[in-house]
Amino acid sequence: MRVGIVYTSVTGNTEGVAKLLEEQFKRQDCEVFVYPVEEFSFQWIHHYDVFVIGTYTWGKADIPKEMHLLFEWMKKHEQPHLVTGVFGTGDRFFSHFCAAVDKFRDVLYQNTRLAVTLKVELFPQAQDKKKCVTFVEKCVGVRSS
Ligand SMILES: Cc1cc2nc3c(=O)[nH]c(=O)nc-3n(C[C@H](O)[C@H](O)[C@H](O)COP(=O)(O)O)c2cc1C
Repeated sequence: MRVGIVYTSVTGNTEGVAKLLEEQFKRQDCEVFVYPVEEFSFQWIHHYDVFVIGTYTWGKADIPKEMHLLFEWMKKHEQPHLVTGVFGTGDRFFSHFCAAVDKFRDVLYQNTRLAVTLKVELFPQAQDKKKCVTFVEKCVGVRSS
């Protein structure tokens, strides 16, 4: 199974989750390709069996600007057979925790086969590792069903 993970991260929290997910997908014998969003080309999306997006939340519950093009692309293109997942990090200090994850979730739910979402507070801790295991199991399970 080929998995693409595309993420953005300024201070390393979201990247930390991306690395945990990469590790778990590899344990499930998946071939994993991980890209910061700036290094990713949308044409590659159809290369993957599972496509995963990772984002922090910015401003007033916003998607970071470097993710806008990907967001618009996912909004415009219906891919009912593409299994997707979305994860993100945020801070509960803000009124809408991980709002960017919710925004991607709504689009992926509408246009793809959304398998799972995950929200992590700041840098992933031990309990988040377990959630990453579940995230990967759900992606692989939906793709195999
Ligand atoms: C100006 C600013 C606005 C933020 N707004 C939110 C927000 O609305 N909701 C939230 O959950 N986190 C918010 N955060 C917290 C970041 O999303 C959080 O620190 C995240 O883990 C950063 O990810 P990164 O380390 O991958 O860059 C905000 C942080 C800053 C500095």
